[in-house]
Amino acid sequence: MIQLHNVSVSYQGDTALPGLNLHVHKGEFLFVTGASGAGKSTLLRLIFAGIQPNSGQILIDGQNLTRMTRTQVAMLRRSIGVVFQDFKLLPNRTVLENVALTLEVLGWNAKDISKKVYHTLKRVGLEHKINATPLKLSGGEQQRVAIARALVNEPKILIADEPTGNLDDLNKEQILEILRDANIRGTTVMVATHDRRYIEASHRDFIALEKGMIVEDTRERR
Ligand SMILES: Nc1ncnc2c1ncn2[C@@H]1O[C@H](COP(=O)(O)OP(=O)(O)OP(=O)(O)O)[C@@H](O)[C@H]1O
Repeated sequence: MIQLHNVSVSYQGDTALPGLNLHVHKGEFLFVTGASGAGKSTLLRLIFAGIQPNSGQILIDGQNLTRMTRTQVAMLRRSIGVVFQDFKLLPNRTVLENVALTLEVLGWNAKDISKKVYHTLKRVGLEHKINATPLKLSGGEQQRVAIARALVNEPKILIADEPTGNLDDLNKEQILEILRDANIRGTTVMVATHDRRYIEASHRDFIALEKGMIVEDTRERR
C-alpha cells in the first residue's frame, strides 16, 4: 500500500531522511516512533504528498507519487485521511460543517452528507455535539472531530501525527480505540508518536527512527 524506496529529504541543506526504505502493507496498523527531530513528521508528510523527496521513489497503492501531476496528487489525497496534533478545525464552523467539508469538496449532495457525517460522528461518540463549535469542546473531543473529518470518506490510508500529544490517558485510550476501529474496517493506519508507553499499551507494531533511519522494526520479529 505504501512503499518508500531510498527516499531522502533535506531541509535547506540539512538532511532529515538520508535514504529511507519502508513497506507498509494494506490493512496494517503501524506506529512511527523516535525522539524529537528523528523524522516522524517528515515521513508522514511524504506519504500525503505534503512535501516532495529530494530523491527516491514513493508508491502509494501502486501509484508513483514522485511522478504524479498536481491533479493526480489531489485525487490521491482524497483517499488519505490526515490528523494532526493541533486538530486544525475551523473555529467558526460547527462540528457538522467541519466534518462535512471533506464530502462537499467531493461533490456529495446535502442529504447524503448529513447522513454520513452523523454516522461518522457516532463512530467517534460525538453525534450529540453535531451543532457545537470546536471551541466549546474539550481537547479530546476536538481531536475526535478531527478524526471524524479524516475518516468521513472512508480513506484507504489514515495518517495521524501525534494525535494524542496533549491529551490525558482516558482521551488517549478513546483515540486509540477509534483508530483501531478504522483499521478493522480496512483502513491502513500510520500513527507518529514519541510516546512509547502508548505504543506498548496498544500492542501494535512500530518502527523507530533515529536521524531519519529505521533503527527498529517490530514486524521483523514475527
Ligand atoms: N520545515 C522545516 N524546515 C527546516 N527543517 C525542518 C523542517 N521540518 C523538519 N525539519 C528538520 O528535519 C528533522 C526531522 O524533523 P521532523 O519534524 O520530521 O521530526 P519529528 O520526529 O517529527 O520531530 P517532533 O517529534 O519534534 O515533531 C529535524 O532535524 C527538523 O529540525
